[in-house]
Amino acid sequence: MTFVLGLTGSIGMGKSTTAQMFADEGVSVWDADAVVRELYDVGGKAADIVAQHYPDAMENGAVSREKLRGLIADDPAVLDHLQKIVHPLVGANRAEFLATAEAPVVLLDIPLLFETGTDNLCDGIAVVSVSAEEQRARVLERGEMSEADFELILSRQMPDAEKRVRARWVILTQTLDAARQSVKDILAEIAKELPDA
Ligand SMILES: CC(C)(COP(=O)(O)OP(=O)(O)OC[C@H]1O[C@@H](n2cnc3c(N)ncnc32)[C@H](O)[C@@H]1O)[C@@H](O)C(=O)NCCC(=O)NCCS
Ligand SMILES: Nc1ncnc2c1ncn2[C@@H]1O[C@H](COP(=O)(O)OP(=O)(O)OP(=O)(O)O)[C@@H](O)[C@H]1O
Repeated sequence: MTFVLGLTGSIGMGKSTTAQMFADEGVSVWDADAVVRELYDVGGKAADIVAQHYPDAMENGAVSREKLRGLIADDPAVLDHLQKIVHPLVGANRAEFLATAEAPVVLLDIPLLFETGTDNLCDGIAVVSVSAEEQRARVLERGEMSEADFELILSRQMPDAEKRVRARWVILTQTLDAARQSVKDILAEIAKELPDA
Protein backbone atom coordinates (compact mmCIF):
# COMPACT_ATOMS: atom_id res chain seq x y z
CA MET A 1 0.00 0.00 0.00
CA THR A 2 1.18 3.50 -0.83
CA PHE A 3 0.13 6.39 1.37
CA VAL A 4 -0.47 9.46 -0.79
CA LEU A 5 0.39 12.52 1.26
CA GLY A 6 -0.69 15.89 -0.12
CA LEU A 7 1.41 18.95 0.69
CA THR A 8 -0.03 22.36 0.02
CA GLY A 9 0.17 25.93 1.24
CA SER A 10 -0.31 29.41 -0.11
CA ILE A 11 2.38 31.22 -2.04
CA GLY A 12 5.65 31.64 -0.14
CA MET A 13 4.56 29.58 2.88
CA GLY A 14 7.46 27.12 2.47
CA LYS A 15 6.14 24.26 0.33
CA SER A 16 9.31 23.60 -1.66
CA THR A 17 11.58 23.77 1.39
CA THR A 18 9.31 21.38 3.30
CA ALA A 19 8.95 19.02 0.33
CA GLN A 20 12.76 18.76 0.29
CA MET A 21 12.64 17.77 3.97
CA PHE A 22 10.26 14.92 3.09
CA ALA A 23 12.58 13.90 0.25
CA ASP A 24 15.51 13.89 2.73
CA GLU A 25 13.50 11.38 4.80
CA GLY A 26 13.21 9.06 1.77
CA VAL A 27 9.76 10.10 0.55
CA SER A 28 9.22 10.12 -3.20
CA VAL A 29 8.13 13.66 -4.14
CA TRP A 30 6.08 14.91 -7.09
CA ASP A 31 6.29 18.71 -7.45
CA ALA A 32 3.57 20.47 -9.50
CA ASP A 33 5.51 23.75 -9.86
CA ALA A 34 8.55 21.82 -11.14
CA VAL A 35 6.38 20.02 -13.71
CA VAL A 36 5.08 23.40 -14.93
CA ARG A 37 8.68 24.58 -15.29
CA GLU A 38 9.47 21.53 -17.48
CA LEU A 39 6.33 22.06 -19.55
CA TYR A 40 7.35 25.70 -20.18
CA ASP A 41 10.94 24.83 -21.09
CA VAL A 42 12.27 24.48 -24.65
CA GLY A 43 10.47 21.52 -26.27
CA GLY A 44 8.07 21.27 -23.31
CA LYS A 45 4.47 20.32 -24.06
CA ALA A 46 3.09 23.70 -22.97
CA ALA A 47 5.76 25.82 -24.67
CA ASP A 48 4.34 25.31 -28.19
CA ILE A 49 0.78 26.04 -27.13
CA VAL A 50 1.75 29.17 -25.18
CA ALA A 51 3.86 30.34 -28.16
CA GLN A 52 0.80 30.12 -30.43
CA HIS A 53 -1.39 32.19 -28.12
CA TYR A 54 1.18 34.47 -26.48
CA PRO A 55 4.24 34.92 -28.72
CA ASP A 56 5.30 37.86 -26.52
CA ALA A 57 5.74 35.46 -23.60
CA MET A 58 8.49 33.51 -25.33
CA GLU A 59 12.25 33.81 -25.02
CA ASN A 60 14.65 31.51 -26.89
CA GLY A 61 11.98 28.83 -27.39
CA ALA A 62 10.94 28.71 -23.73
CA VAL A 63 8.15 30.44 -21.87
CA SER A 64 9.56 33.40 -19.92
CA ARG A 65 7.91 33.55 -16.51
CA GLU A 66 8.87 37.20 -16.17
CA LYS A 67 7.08 38.01 -19.42
CA LEU A 68 4.11 35.89 -18.37
CA ARG A 69 3.87 37.80 -15.09
CA GLY A 70 3.74 41.02 -17.15
CA LEU A 71 0.97 39.70 -19.40
CA ILE A 72 -1.02 38.49 -16.38
CA ALA A 73 -0.59 41.86 -14.64
CA ASP A 74 -2.07 43.57 -17.71
CA ASP A 75 -4.91 41.04 -18.03
CA PRO A 76 -5.59 38.51 -15.23
CA ALA A 77 -7.75 36.47 -17.65
CA VAL A 78 -4.45 35.29 -19.16
CA LEU A 79 -3.92 33.25 -15.99
CA ASP A 80 -7.28 31.52 -16.46
CA HIS A 81 -6.29 30.63 -20.00
CA LEU A 82 -2.86 29.37 -18.87
CA GLN A 83 -4.53 27.13 -16.30
CA LYS A 84 -6.69 25.61 -19.06
CA ILE A 85 -3.55 24.89 -21.08
CA VAL A 86 -1.32 23.71 -18.26
CA HIS A 87 -3.51 21.87 -15.75
CA PRO A 88 -4.49 18.91 -17.99
CA LEU A 89 -0.80 18.37 -18.83
CA VAL A 90 0.13 18.58 -15.15
CA GLY A 91 -2.67 16.13 -14.32
CA ALA A 92 -1.39 13.61 -16.88
CA ASN A 93 2.12 13.84 -15.43
CA ARG A 94 0.75 13.33 -11.90
CA ALA A 95 -1.32 10.31 -12.95
CA GLU A 96 1.77 8.70 -14.48
CA PHE A 97 3.77 9.35 -11.30
CA LEU A 98 1.07 7.78 -9.12
CA ALA A 99 0.60 4.80 -11.44
CA THR A 100 4.28 3.90 -11.15
CA ALA A 101 4.84 4.87 -7.50
CA GLU A 102 6.17 2.06 -5.34
CA ALA A 103 7.41 3.84 -2.20
CA PRO A 104 5.34 3.34 0.99
CA VAL A 105 4.79 7.11 1.18
CA VAL A 106 4.64 9.50 -1.78
CA LEU A 107 4.21 13.24 -1.54
CA LEU A 108 2.20 15.39 -3.93
CA ASP A 109 3.46 18.98 -3.59
CA ILE A 110 0.65 21.06 -5.12
CA PRO A 111 -0.09 24.75 -4.50
CA LEU A 112 -3.68 24.43 -5.78
CA LEU A 113 -4.41 21.06 -4.13
CA PHE A 114 -7.83 22.00 -2.73
CA GLU A 115 -8.71 24.46 -5.48
CA THR A 116 -8.34 21.77 -8.16
CA GLY A 117 -9.99 18.95 -6.16
CA THR A 118 -6.74 16.97 -6.09
CA ASP A 119 -7.23 16.58 -2.32
CA ASN A 120 -9.54 13.69 -3.27
CA LEU A 121 -6.51 11.66 -4.40
CA CYS A 122 -4.78 11.99 -1.03
CA ASP A 123 -4.87 9.76 2.05
CA GLY A 124 -3.81 12.70 4.22
CA ILE A 125 -2.98 16.37 3.70
CA ALA A 126 -0.41 18.62 5.33
CA VAL A 127 -0.49 22.39 4.91
CA VAL A 128 2.52 24.66 5.41
CA SER A 129 1.74 27.92 7.13
CA VAL A 130 3.35 31.03 8.54
CA SER A 131 2.04 34.51 9.43
CA ALA A 132 0.70 36.65 6.58
CA GLU A 133 3.41 39.26 7.30
CA GLU A 134 6.20 36.70 7.01
CA GLN A 135 4.62 35.25 3.88
CA ARG A 136 4.48 38.65 2.17
CA ALA A 137 8.05 39.48 3.21
CA ARG A 138 9.34 36.15 1.86
CA VAL A 139 7.69 36.55 -1.53
CA LEU A 140 8.70 40.19 -2.01
CA GLU A 141 12.27 39.52 -0.78
CA ARG A 142 12.78 37.16 -3.74
CA GLY A 143 12.52 40.28 -5.92
CA GLU A 144 10.63 38.52 -8.71
CA MET A 145 7.00 39.40 -8.05
CA SER A 146 5.68 42.93 -7.57
CA GLU A 147 3.22 43.60 -4.73
CA ALA A 148 0.42 43.60 -7.33
CA ASP A 149 1.56 40.21 -8.71
CA PHE A 150 1.59 38.82 -5.16
CA GLU A 151 -1.90 40.19 -4.36
CA LEU A 152 -3.32 38.78 -7.58
CA ILE A 153 -1.93 35.30 -6.94
CA LEU A 154 -3.09 35.42 -3.32
CA SER A 155 -6.62 36.40 -4.36
CA ARG A 156 -6.78 33.26 -6.49
CA GLN A 157 -5.83 30.88 -3.70
CA MET A 158 -7.98 29.43 -0.93
CA PRO A 159 -7.28 31.46 2.24
CA ASP A 160 -4.63 29.97 4.53
CA ALA A 161 -7.12 29.68 7.42
CA GLU A 162 -9.44 27.54 5.33
CA LYS A 163 -6.59 25.30 4.17
CA ARG A 164 -5.54 24.78 7.79
CA VAL A 165 -9.07 23.72 8.76
CA ARG A 166 -9.23 21.21 5.91
CA ALA A 167 -5.79 19.67 6.40
CA ARG A 168 -5.01 16.83 8.79
CA TRP A 169 -1.61 18.37 9.66
CA VAL A 170 -0.34 21.95 9.83
CA ILE A 171 3.40 22.45 9.44
CA LEU A 172 4.51 25.80 10.85
CA THR A 173 7.45 27.17 8.90
CA GLN A 174 8.79 29.96 11.13
CA THR A 175 11.98 27.99 11.57
CA LEU A 176 13.64 25.18 9.67
CA ASP A 177 14.00 23.08 12.83
CA ALA A 178 10.29 23.30 13.69
CA ALA A 179 9.31 22.31 10.16
CA ARG A 180 11.80 19.43 10.10
CA GLN A 181 10.41 18.12 13.40
CA SER A 182 6.84 18.26 12.04
CA VAL A 183 7.94 16.34 8.95
CA LYS A 184 9.43 13.58 11.14
CA ASP A 185 6.32 13.50 13.38
CA ILE A 186 3.97 13.20 10.40
CA LEU A 187 5.99 10.38 8.86
CA ALA A 188 6.08 8.53 12.20
CA GLU A 189 2.29 8.83 12.43
CA ILE A 190 1.82 7.57 8.87
CA ALA A 191 4.24 4.66 9.46
CA LYS A 192 1.98 3.46 12.29
CA GLU A 193 -0.98 3.41 9.90
CA LEU A 194 0.73 1.44 7.13
CA PRO A 195 -0.40 -2.22 7.07
CA ASP A 196 3.01 -3.85 7.69
CA ALA A 197 4.06 -1.47 10.49
C1 LIG B 1 1.85 32.78 -12.58
C2 LIG B 1 3.24 32.32 -13.02
C3 LIG B 1 3.62 32.90 -14.35
C4 LIG B 1 4.26 32.80 -11.95
O1 LIG B 1 5.52 32.24 -12.21
P1 LIG B 1 6.68 32.40 -11.11
O2 LIG B 1 7.92 31.77 -11.68
O3 LIG B 1 6.75 33.83 -10.68
O4 LIG B 1 6.17 31.59 -9.85
P2 LIG B 1 6.00 30.00 -9.65
O5 LIG B 1 5.56 29.34 -10.90
O6 LIG B 1 7.20 29.47 -8.97
O7 LIG B 1 4.75 29.94 -8.68
C5 LIG B 1 4.86 30.51 -7.38
C6 LIG B 1 3.58 30.28 -6.65
O8 LIG B 1 2.52 31.01 -7.25
C7 LIG B 1 1.31 30.34 -7.01
N1 LIG B 1 0.59 30.09 -8.29
C8 LIG B 1 1.10 29.74 -9.50
N2 LIG B 1 0.14 29.62 -10.41
C9 LIG B 1 -1.02 29.89 -9.77
C10 LIG B 1 -2.39 29.92 -10.17
N3 LIG B 1 -2.74 29.63 -11.42
N4 LIG B 1 -3.31 30.23 -9.23
C11 LIG B 1 -2.97 30.51 -7.95
N5 LIG B 1 -1.69 30.50 -7.52
C12 LIG B 1 -0.74 30.18 -8.41
C13 LIG B 1 1.67 29.06 -6.28
O9 LIG B 1 1.60 29.26 -4.90
C14 LIG B 1 3.09 28.84 -6.66
O10 LIG B 1 3.74 28.03 -5.72
C15 LIG B 1 3.31 30.75 -13.10
O11 LIG B 1 3.15 30.21 -11.79
C16 LIG B 1 2.25 30.18 -14.02
O12 LIG B 1 2.45 30.17 -15.20
N6 LIG B 1 1.13 29.68 -13.44
C17 LIG B 1 0.10 29.04 -14.25
C18 LIG B 1 0.19 27.54 -14.12
C19 LIG B 1 -0.34 27.07 -12.78
O13 LIG B 1 -1.55 27.14 -12.52
N7 LIG B 1 0.57 26.60 -11.91
C20 LIG B 1 0.18 26.15 -10.59
C21 LIG B 1 0.63 24.75 -10.35
S1 LIG B 1 -0.30 23.57 -11.32
N1 LIG C 1 10.78 26.23 7.84
C1 LIG C 1 11.30 27.38 7.38
N2 LIG C 1 11.99 28.19 8.22
C2 LIG C 1 12.51 29.35 7.76
N3 LIG C 1 12.41 29.80 6.48
C3 LIG C 1 11.74 29.04 5.62
C4 LIG C 1 11.15 27.79 6.02
N4 LIG C 1 10.55 27.26 4.94
C5 LIG C 1 10.75 28.12 3.92
N5 LIG C 1 11.48 29.19 4.33
C6 LIG C 1 11.89 30.33 3.49
O1 LIG C 1 10.73 30.90 2.89
C7 LIG C 1 10.94 31.23 1.53
C8 LIG C 1 9.88 30.54 0.66
O2 LIG C 1 10.07 29.14 0.79
P1 LIG C 1 9.68 28.13 -0.38
O3 LIG C 1 10.29 28.53 -1.66
O4 LIG C 1 9.93 26.76 0.16
O5 LIG C 1 8.11 28.42 -0.42
P2 LIG C 1 6.99 27.95 -1.45
O6 LIG C 1 5.75 27.84 -0.66
O7 LIG C 1 7.47 26.75 -2.20
O8 LIG C 1 6.95 29.20 -2.41
P3 LIG C 1 6.06 29.39 -3.76
O9 LIG C 1 4.64 29.27 -3.35
O10 LIG C 1 6.37 30.77 -4.21
O11 LIG C 1 6.50 28.35 -4.73
C9 LIG C 1 12.38 30.83 1.22
O12 LIG C 1 13.19 31.98 1.33
C10 LIG C 1 12.73 29.83 2.31
O13 LIG C 1 14.09 29.85 2.65
